[in-house]
Amino acid sequence: MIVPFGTRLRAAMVERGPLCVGIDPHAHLLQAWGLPDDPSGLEKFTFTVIEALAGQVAMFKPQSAFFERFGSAGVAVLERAIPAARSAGALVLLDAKRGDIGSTMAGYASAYLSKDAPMACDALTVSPYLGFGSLQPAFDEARIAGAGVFVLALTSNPEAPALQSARTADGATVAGSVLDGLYKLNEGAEDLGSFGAVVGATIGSTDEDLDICGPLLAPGLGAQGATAESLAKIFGPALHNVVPNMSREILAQGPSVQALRDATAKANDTLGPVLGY
Ligand SMILES: O=c1ccn([C@@H]2O[C@H](COP(=O)(O)O)[C@@H](O)[C@H]2O)c(=O)[nH]1
Repeated sequence: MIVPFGTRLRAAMVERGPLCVGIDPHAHLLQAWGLPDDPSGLEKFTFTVIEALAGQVAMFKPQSAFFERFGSAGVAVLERAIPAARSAGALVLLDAKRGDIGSTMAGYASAYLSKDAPMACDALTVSPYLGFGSLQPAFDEARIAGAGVFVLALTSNPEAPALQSARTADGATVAGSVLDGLYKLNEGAEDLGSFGAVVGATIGSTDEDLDICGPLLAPGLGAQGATAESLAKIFGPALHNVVPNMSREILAQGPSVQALRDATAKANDTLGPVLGY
Protein backbone atom coordinates (compact mmCIF):
# COMPACT_ATOMS: atom_id res chain seq x y z
CA MET A 1 0.00 0.00 0.00
CA ILE A 2 1.30 3.45 -0.87
CA VAL A 3 1.27 5.84 2.08
CA PRO A 4 1.17 9.46 0.89
CA PHE A 5 4.18 11.65 1.62
CA GLY A 6 2.17 14.07 3.79
CA THR A 7 1.07 11.23 6.07
CA ARG A 8 4.64 9.92 6.33
CA LEU A 9 6.01 13.38 7.00
CA ARG A 10 3.54 14.07 9.81
CA ALA A 11 4.35 10.72 11.42
CA ALA A 12 8.10 11.47 11.24
CA MET A 13 7.62 14.93 12.77
CA VAL A 14 5.55 13.52 15.62
CA GLU A 15 8.04 10.72 16.26
CA ARG A 16 11.34 12.58 15.91
CA GLY A 17 10.48 16.27 16.12
CA PRO A 18 9.83 18.66 13.23
CA LEU A 19 13.39 19.55 12.21
CA CYS A 20 14.64 19.05 8.67
CA VAL A 21 18.43 19.17 8.53
CA GLY A 22 20.01 20.30 5.30
CA ILE A 23 22.98 18.37 3.96
CA ASP A 24 24.85 21.30 2.39
CA PRO A 25 28.51 20.34 1.98
CA HIS A 26 29.86 23.85 1.40
CA ALA A 27 33.59 24.02 0.64
CA HIS A 28 34.14 26.00 3.86
CA LEU A 29 32.42 23.28 5.90
CA LEU A 30 34.53 20.51 4.38
CA GLN A 31 37.58 22.57 5.32
CA ALA A 32 36.30 23.21 8.85
CA TRP A 33 35.73 19.48 9.28
CA GLY A 34 39.34 18.80 8.19
CA LEU A 35 38.18 17.11 5.00
CA PRO A 36 39.54 17.49 1.47
CA ASP A 37 37.41 19.51 -0.93
CA ASP A 38 36.94 16.52 -3.24
CA PRO A 39 34.51 13.62 -3.65
CA SER A 40 36.12 11.63 -0.82
CA GLY A 41 35.61 14.59 1.56
CA LEU A 42 32.07 15.02 0.26
CA GLU A 43 31.32 11.34 0.94
CA LYS A 44 32.76 11.40 4.47
CA PHE A 45 30.85 14.59 5.33
CA THR A 46 27.55 13.33 3.93
CA PHE A 47 27.63 9.91 5.54
CA THR A 48 28.75 11.33 8.89
CA VAL A 49 25.67 13.58 8.90
CA ILE A 50 23.38 10.71 7.91
CA GLU A 51 24.78 8.30 10.48
CA ALA A 52 24.76 10.92 13.23
CA LEU A 53 21.28 12.32 12.66
CA ALA A 54 19.01 9.87 10.80
CA GLY A 55 17.32 8.83 14.04
CA GLN A 56 16.83 12.41 15.20
CA VAL A 57 15.37 14.29 12.25
CA ALA A 58 12.07 14.09 10.43
CA MET A 59 13.76 14.75 7.11
CA PHE A 60 17.08 15.46 5.46
CA LYS A 61 17.35 18.03 2.69
CA PRO A 62 20.46 17.40 0.60
CA GLN A 63 21.32 20.44 -1.48
CA SER A 64 22.00 19.11 -4.97
CA ALA A 65 24.28 22.02 -5.93
CA PHE A 66 27.00 20.97 -3.49
CA PHE A 67 27.08 17.46 -4.96
CA GLU A 68 26.84 18.57 -8.59
CA ARG A 69 29.92 20.77 -8.19
CA PHE A 70 32.05 17.61 -8.18
CA GLY A 71 30.49 16.36 -11.43
CA SER A 72 29.59 12.71 -11.82
CA ALA A 73 31.63 11.71 -8.75
CA GLY A 74 29.61 14.11 -6.59
CA VAL A 75 26.31 12.97 -8.07
CA ALA A 76 27.36 9.38 -7.35
CA VAL A 77 27.80 10.31 -3.68
CA LEU A 78 24.29 11.78 -3.70
CA GLU A 79 22.95 8.67 -5.41
CA ARG A 80 24.36 6.51 -2.58
CA ALA A 81 23.36 8.95 0.17
CA ILE A 82 19.66 9.17 -0.71
CA PRO A 83 18.84 5.47 -0.21
CA ALA A 84 21.20 5.28 2.79
CA ALA A 85 19.32 8.10 4.56
CA ARG A 86 15.95 6.57 3.68
CA SER A 87 17.01 3.12 4.93
CA ALA A 88 18.21 4.73 8.15
CA GLY A 89 14.67 5.98 8.73
CA ALA A 90 14.68 9.62 7.65
CA LEU A 91 12.69 11.09 4.79
CA VAL A 92 14.71 12.74 2.03
CA LEU A 93 13.71 15.97 0.32
CA LEU A 94 16.11 16.68 -2.53
CA ASP A 95 16.63 20.43 -2.89
CA ALA A 96 17.23 20.70 -6.63
CA LYS A 97 14.65 23.42 -7.44
CA ARG A 98 13.79 21.86 -10.78
CA GLY A 99 11.37 23.54 -13.18
CA ASP A 100 10.95 23.28 -16.95
CA ILE A 101 8.43 22.96 -19.76
CA GLY A 102 6.00 20.13 -19.09
CA SER A 103 7.65 17.48 -21.28
CA THR A 104 11.05 18.04 -19.64
CA MET A 105 9.47 18.34 -16.20
CA ALA A 106 8.22 14.80 -16.74
CA GLY A 107 11.88 13.77 -17.07
CA TYR A 108 12.81 15.39 -13.76
CA ALA A 109 9.76 13.84 -12.10
CA SER A 110 10.78 10.43 -13.33
CA ALA A 111 14.41 10.99 -12.23
CA TYR A 112 13.62 11.96 -8.63
CA LEU A 113 10.10 10.89 -7.74
CA SER A 114 9.37 7.66 -9.55
CA LYS A 115 9.70 4.77 -7.12
CA ASP A 116 12.35 2.74 -8.95
CA ALA A 117 14.61 5.61 -10.06
CA PRO A 118 18.26 5.38 -8.90
CA MET A 119 17.85 8.77 -7.16
CA ALA A 120 14.26 8.26 -5.93
CA CYS A 121 13.52 10.67 -3.08
CA ASP A 122 10.58 11.19 -0.78
CA ALA A 123 10.14 14.72 -2.13
CA LEU A 124 11.66 17.29 -4.48
CA THR A 125 11.80 21.10 -4.49
CA VAL A 126 10.55 22.67 -7.73
CA SER A 127 10.40 26.15 -9.19
CA PRO A 128 7.08 27.47 -10.56
CA TYR A 129 8.48 30.25 -12.72
CA LEU A 130 7.73 28.53 -16.00
CA GLY A 131 4.10 28.52 -14.85
CA PHE A 132 2.52 26.51 -12.03
CA GLY A 133 0.82 24.26 -14.59
CA SER A 134 4.17 23.25 -16.08
CA LEU A 135 4.81 21.35 -12.83
CA GLN A 136 1.84 19.03 -13.40
CA PRO A 137 4.04 16.02 -14.38
CA ALA A 138 5.77 16.27 -10.99
CA PHE A 139 2.42 16.41 -9.18
CA ASP A 140 1.16 13.40 -11.17
CA GLU A 141 4.30 11.34 -10.54
CA ALA A 142 4.24 12.25 -6.84
CA ARG A 143 0.67 10.97 -6.51
CA ILE A 144 1.59 7.68 -8.17
CA ALA A 145 4.72 7.19 -6.05
CA GLY A 146 3.42 8.53 -2.71
CA ALA A 147 6.04 11.27 -2.90
CA GLY A 148 5.90 14.98 -2.16
CA VAL A 149 6.62 18.19 -4.05
CA PHE A 150 7.66 21.52 -2.49
CA VAL A 151 7.05 24.55 -4.68
CA LEU A 152 8.92 27.83 -4.16
CA ALA A 153 6.42 30.44 -2.96
CA LEU A 154 7.96 33.08 -0.66
CA THR A 155 11.65 32.30 -0.63
CA SER A 156 14.09 33.41 2.05
CA ASN A 157 16.42 35.52 -0.13
CA PRO A 158 16.16 39.32 -0.19
CA GLU A 159 15.73 39.46 -3.99
CA ALA A 160 12.56 37.35 -3.87
CA PRO A 161 9.76 39.88 -3.19
CA ALA A 162 10.41 41.82 -6.42
CA LEU A 163 9.10 38.81 -8.35
CA GLN A 164 7.00 36.89 -5.85
CA SER A 165 4.93 39.92 -4.75
CA ALA A 166 4.25 40.99 -8.34
CA ARG A 167 0.63 40.71 -9.51
CA THR A 168 -0.49 38.21 -12.10
CA ALA A 169 -3.14 38.98 -14.75
CA ASP A 170 -5.96 37.96 -12.37
CA GLY A 171 -4.74 40.32 -9.64
CA ALA A 172 -3.30 37.70 -7.27
CA THR A 173 0.35 37.86 -6.35
CA VAL A 174 2.71 35.33 -7.93
CA ALA A 175 3.22 33.76 -4.48
CA GLY A 176 -0.52 33.82 -3.79
CA SER A 177 -1.30 31.98 -7.01
CA VAL A 178 1.29 29.29 -6.13
CA LEU A 179 -0.21 28.88 -2.64
CA ASP A 180 -3.72 28.69 -4.11
CA GLY A 181 -2.61 26.02 -6.58
CA LEU A 182 -1.13 23.99 -3.73
CA TYR A 183 -4.29 24.33 -1.65
CA LYS A 184 -6.28 22.85 -4.54
CA LEU A 185 -3.82 19.96 -4.96
CA ASN A 186 -4.12 19.11 -1.26
CA GLU A 187 -7.93 19.05 -1.26
CA GLY A 188 -9.23 15.83 0.25
CA ALA A 189 -5.98 14.96 2.04
CA GLU A 190 -6.28 13.79 5.61
CA ASP A 191 -4.39 16.05 8.03
CA LEU A 192 -1.35 16.95 5.90
CA GLY A 193 -1.30 16.89 2.10
CA SER A 194 1.75 15.99 0.04
CA PHE A 195 2.09 19.25 -1.88
CA GLY A 196 4.10 21.81 0.05
CA ALA A 197 5.30 25.37 -0.26
CA VAL A 198 8.71 26.86 0.48
CA VAL A 199 8.20 29.90 2.69
CA GLY A 200 11.36 31.45 4.11
CA ALA A 201 11.58 31.94 7.86
CA THR A 202 13.24 35.29 7.08
CA ILE A 203 10.28 37.00 5.38
CA GLY A 204 9.12 38.81 8.52
CA SER A 205 5.40 38.59 7.86
CA THR A 206 3.03 38.05 4.97
CA ASP A 207 -0.54 38.82 3.98
CA GLU A 208 -0.72 35.60 1.95
CA ASP A 209 -2.95 32.77 3.12
CA LEU A 210 -0.54 30.01 4.20
CA ASP A 211 -3.31 27.54 4.97
CA ILE A 212 -2.57 25.20 2.06
CA CYS A 213 -3.34 22.00 4.03
CA GLY A 214 0.16 20.88 3.16
CA PRO A 215 3.67 21.20 4.57
CA LEU A 216 5.41 24.58 4.67
CA LEU A 217 9.19 24.18 4.38
CA ALA A 218 10.78 27.09 6.23
CA PRO A 219 14.48 27.58 5.46
CA GLY A 220 16.34 30.58 6.83
CA LEU A 221 16.75 29.61 10.49
CA GLY A 222 20.15 30.03 12.08
CA ALA A 223 22.70 31.08 9.47
CA GLN A 224 20.24 33.37 7.64
CA GLY A 225 19.12 34.95 10.91
CA ALA A 226 15.58 33.69 11.51
CA THR A 227 14.50 32.28 14.90
CA ALA A 228 11.62 30.38 16.47
CA GLU A 229 9.94 33.75 17.12
CA SER A 230 10.14 34.51 13.38
CA LEU A 231 8.13 31.35 12.68
CA ALA A 232 5.41 32.33 15.14
CA LYS A 233 5.07 35.76 13.45
CA ILE A 234 4.89 34.43 9.90
CA PHE A 235 2.86 31.25 10.10
CA GLY A 236 0.16 31.92 12.75
CA PRO A 237 -2.58 29.27 12.46
CA ALA A 238 -0.51 27.21 9.98
CA LEU A 239 2.38 26.73 12.45
CA HIS A 240 1.72 23.01 12.97
CA ASN A 241 2.39 22.39 9.27
CA VAL A 242 5.77 24.13 9.27
CA VAL A 243 8.86 22.02 8.60
CA PRO A 244 11.76 24.15 9.86
CA ASN A 245 15.04 23.69 8.01
CA MET A 246 18.54 24.32 9.32
CA SER A 247 21.67 23.54 7.36
CA ARG A 248 24.84 25.49 8.22
CA GLU A 249 23.76 26.12 11.83
CA ILE A 250 23.79 22.37 12.54
CA LEU A 251 26.54 21.31 10.14
CA ALA A 252 29.02 23.82 11.59
CA GLN A 253 29.01 21.73 14.81
CA GLY A 254 30.68 18.77 13.06
CA PRO A 255 32.65 16.66 12.60
CA SER A 256 31.88 15.60 16.19
CA VAL A 257 28.91 13.24 15.99
CA GLN A 258 27.91 14.13 19.54
CA ALA A 259 28.01 17.87 18.79
CA LEU A 260 25.85 17.35 15.68
CA ARG A 261 23.36 15.35 17.76
CA ASP A 262 23.33 17.90 20.58
CA ALA A 263 22.70 20.80 18.19
CA THR A 264 19.88 18.88 16.50
CA ALA A 265 18.28 17.95 19.82
CA LYS A 266 18.51 21.58 20.96
CA ALA A 267 16.87 22.83 17.75
CA ASN A 268 14.08 20.26 18.02
CA ASP A 269 13.56 21.15 21.69
CA THR A 270 13.32 24.86 20.86
CA LEU A 271 11.20 24.61 17.73
CA GLY A 272 9.00 21.63 18.63
CA PRO A 273 6.85 23.36 21.26
CA VAL A 274 6.43 26.46 19.04
CA LEU A 275 5.12 24.24 16.23
CA GLY A 276 2.95 22.05 18.47
CA TYR A 277 5.15 18.93 18.72
O1 LIG B 1 13.89 30.08 0.06
C1 LIG B 1 14.78 29.25 0.19
C2 LIG B 1 14.76 28.03 -0.44
C3 LIG B 1 15.75 27.13 -0.21
N1 LIG B 1 16.77 27.43 0.63
C4 LIG B 1 17.80 26.39 0.85
O2 LIG B 1 17.79 26.00 2.21
C5 LIG B 1 19.12 25.83 2.68
C6 LIG B 1 19.38 26.85 3.77
O3 LIG B 1 20.68 26.69 4.28
P1 LIG B 1 21.20 27.47 5.61
O4 LIG B 1 22.61 27.04 5.71
O5 LIG B 1 20.37 26.97 6.78
O6 LIG B 1 21.03 28.91 5.37
C7 LIG B 1 20.03 25.98 1.45
O7 LIG B 1 20.21 24.71 0.88
C8 LIG B 1 19.21 26.85 0.52
O8 LIG B 1 19.47 26.60 -0.85
C9 LIG B 1 16.79 28.62 1.26
O9 LIG B 1 17.71 28.93 2.05
N2 LIG B 1 15.78 29.52 1.03
